[in-house]
This record gives sequence, structure tokens and C-alpha cells, in this order.
Amino acid sequence: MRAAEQVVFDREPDVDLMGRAAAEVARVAAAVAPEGAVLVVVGPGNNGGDGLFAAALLAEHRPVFVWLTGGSGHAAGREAARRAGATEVDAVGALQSLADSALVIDAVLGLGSRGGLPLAVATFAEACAAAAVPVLSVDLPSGLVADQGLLPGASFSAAHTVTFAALKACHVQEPAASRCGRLHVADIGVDVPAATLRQAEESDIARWWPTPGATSDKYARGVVMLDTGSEHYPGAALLTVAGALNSGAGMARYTGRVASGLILTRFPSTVIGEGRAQALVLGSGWGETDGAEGRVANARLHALPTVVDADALYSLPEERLDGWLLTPHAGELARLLGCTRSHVEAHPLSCVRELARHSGAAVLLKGATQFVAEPSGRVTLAVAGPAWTAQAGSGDVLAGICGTLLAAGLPAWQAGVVGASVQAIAAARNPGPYPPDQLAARLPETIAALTAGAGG
Ligand SMILES: NC(=O)C1=CN([C@@H]2O[C@H](COP(=O)(O)OP(=O)(O)OC[C@H]3O[C@@H](n4cnc5c(N)ncnc54)[C@H](O)[C@@H]3O)[C@@H](O)[C@H]2O)[C@@H](O)CC1
Ligand SMILES: [K+]
Repeated sequence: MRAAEQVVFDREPDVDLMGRAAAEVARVAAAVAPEGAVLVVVGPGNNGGDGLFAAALLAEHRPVFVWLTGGSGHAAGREAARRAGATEVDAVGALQSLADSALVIDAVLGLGSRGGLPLAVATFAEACAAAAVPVLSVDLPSGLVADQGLLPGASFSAAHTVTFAALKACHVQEPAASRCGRLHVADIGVDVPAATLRQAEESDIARWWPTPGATSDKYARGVVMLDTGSEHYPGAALLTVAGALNSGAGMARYTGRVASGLILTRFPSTVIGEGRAQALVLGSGWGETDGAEGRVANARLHALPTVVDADALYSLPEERLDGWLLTPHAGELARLLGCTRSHVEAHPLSCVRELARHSGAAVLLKGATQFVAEPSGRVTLAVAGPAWTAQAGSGDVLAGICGTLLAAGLPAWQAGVVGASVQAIAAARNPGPYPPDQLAARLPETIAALTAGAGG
């Protein structure tokens, strides 16, 4: 963000980015709390400056109180707020006026935050939560650190967060993300580089879903060929086929080592054995079977977009895997990168980017927050869902869904985002502890409802 802002300042030295940021904050404040007093809590830096200029705009129309938590704040902002009629209060005054406030604007710390809050501010943040007064945070809930998902100490819990130009890691990575409330990404004329972070929304998934056209046949829909499951994990084969068929594969071919009778009893439309296909799924439920390398190399010969899951991830060919989708969870990603699981959990963005850049494949990192990185560095977050899907077998279903989407022609990153999102959406629409096969059975109705309004 700082580099992107510098580009704007170099091009246009007099640009008033703070004025634009403050105007966006004031606009959202007016939308979420149209009347009543506003209490603006101000820190020592430019985040406080945004808050003070927003206070000045709001004070034209309604009572505004300003608490300078460090005793001072952005000088020009302070002058503007004063002139517009805002009233300065101290820590005691801030706590007293809380009960009569319709909204608190948290402009204590932003990009410059080292994490945590000074004691008086931490106490105030708790009081906001106890009094159930909604908090609108400027850029990020103060106390968080912009490029981290961890909670370094006390922080505000926002109902709304207005951030600028692009999402930051703290907005999307748990547990920090849950402190941000509803996110508003304001355009203040700062262009962020392409290697950025985006959050997919339900409407994107509906739009990107490969709904069959009037003339589509099973080959146009996409044939997915699955080498999944093993003697030890026969269920994984069934779950991947369930994912593939319930998300609309034109045909599922099964080439793995699980008895065909078992597959056909559950999924009679499955075709057993190799044949024409548009995408492959490998690895789910292989366990530590011998011959993984050979099977992955064999898949490579098909020259098809491939989903690589679970144990197949450890037998990746050395060459660039353009068009492939790797689907590790944190533990698998850690093993692939030679680091610890806790390192991946603390730095998911850089880790998922590293594997994508290094392999040439798109990488879907599964977990509470699901990230899809492209080799370019761009990361797209899947739509979030309830934690009910954190269950053995969900990943197998997901691999099957992603195989169907690759076979339908979606690029690997998009197949990862759409697959992970549709599973989350299905779980959100069917709350409760559904086992993964039963949730897979709910995919058709979820997809039908999702795409109904999307114009086919
Ligand atoms: N750079 C720009 O051009 C723009 C910046 N904007 C705003 O400016 C913010 C960044 O401003 P700053 O760089 O001044 O940084 P901040 O306003 O986040 O705060 C920096 C100050 O807080 C202190 N601090 C950090 N962590 C602390 C802690 N835990 N406890 C107590 N004090 C702590 C630092 O020592 C420093 O004095 C952005 O978040 C955004 O709100 C916007 O106005 C848009 C344009
Ligand atoms: K803030």
C-alpha cells in the first residue's frame, strides 16, 4: 500500500488522499448510522488524520465527539474538526458519551500499527463491545496488524471496516478477519499491483459457474477421470466421484484401485477405465501407496488439466505444471515447502504464493480461510462457509468438484475458487453436521439456486 500510494504522490504531489479516505469513511458512517452522535477515537498518525477529517465532515450535520487518545493528533485534521464544531473529550468523557453514541469511529491505528492497544484504548474497546455500540474502523480494527491474521493483543471488534484500494491480510485471515465486520473497499485513486488479494463473492460464483448451454453434450460438459482411493481408503474414491457427479460432470471415469463394483453400486453412471477425458483428479485417499510417482507421471502423459490432492502432492513432476490445480491443506503445504505447519498458519498468503510461483500450478490452500494463488502471485479467497465442513472427507469431495470444473474448461485458479466456494455455500445453506457425502448430495440444489438468477 505504501509503495502504491507513493506512485500517486510522485505523479501528483498535491493529491489529497487523506481527504478522499475521510470522505469515504464519512459516507459509510452516514449510511450505517444515519442519525445520532458520533464518537471518533483518534490515534497519533495518519489513521487518526482520516478520522479527524471524517469527524469534520460529519460535524456539519450531527453531534460529533473526538477523543485524542494520545493527547494530540494530525494537526490539520484536528483544526478542521474543531472548526466544524466537533467537541474534544478525554478518556473519561469518551466513556461517558459512549452510551449516547450511535456510532464509534475507530481511527486509532492503521497501517502503522505494531499490534495491540494502549491500556486506556483497550478498556474503551471493551466498553464499546459491552455497550453494543457499533464500531466503524478506519482501514483496520485498531490493534490488528495489517499483514497478519493473528491477534497480537487487544483490538476493536468492528461492525464495519472501511479500507482503501485493496483488502489486506488482516481483513481475510482468521482469527483477525472476524474482528473486521462488514468490509468496504473504498477507491481513493490508488492503483494496487496485479499481484493482489481479492475476495470472491456468491455473485462471482454464480457468474463463473459453467452452466451447460442448449447444445452441450457430455463431452462439452466435461469428462473427469479420477485415480483416487486405495484399499485402505476406498471411501475417498466414492467421495471424489460424489463431488464430480453432484457438481455436474458430463461423465466421471474411474481409473483407481478401488473395486469397480463398489463404485458402480453407489454411482451407476460412472464409467470404469481410461478413455477420452478433459481433466484428471489424482491422489485423494491414496495413502502412502507405492507407485505414486509412476501414477502422477502417467497422468502427465495425458497432458490434461489435473487436480493433485493429498499424497499425490509429494510426487509432483519437476517441470512447470501450467493449468494444474494443487489442493493441499496447511500440513501438506508445510511438508511441500519444508517448513512447519504453524509457519503456514501464520503466513498462509506468502506460503501459498510461494508454491504457486515455484510450481507453475494454481494452489488452493484448504482450511477455515481458503486461498487460491496463481503463479503470478494473485490470490483469490473463496467464499467463506461454516466450520461444519472441517471434517474428514470434505477435501475428497472438493477434489472431485474441482475436477468437474477443470473438465468444463475453467482455468485452474477459477476451478479452485469456485469449487471451494460452492462447497462452503452448500454448507451455509444446509447448516449442521452433514457428513461430506450427504453435503455432496446437496450440491445440485445449491448450484441450481445459485445459478437460477445468473442468466445461465
Ligand atoms: N499514506 C497515505 O497517503 C494514506 C494513509 N492513509 C491512512 O494512514 C494510515 C497509516 O498512517 P501512519 O503510517 O501514520 O500509521 P498509523 O496511523 O497506523 O499509526 C502510526 C503511529 O502509531 C504508533 N503505534 C503503532 N503501533 C502502536 C501501538 N500498538 N500502540 C501505540 N502506538 C502505536 C506509531 O508509533 C506511529 O506513531 C492508514 O492506515 C490510513 O488510515 C489514508 O489517509 C490514505 C492515504
Ligand atoms: K483503525
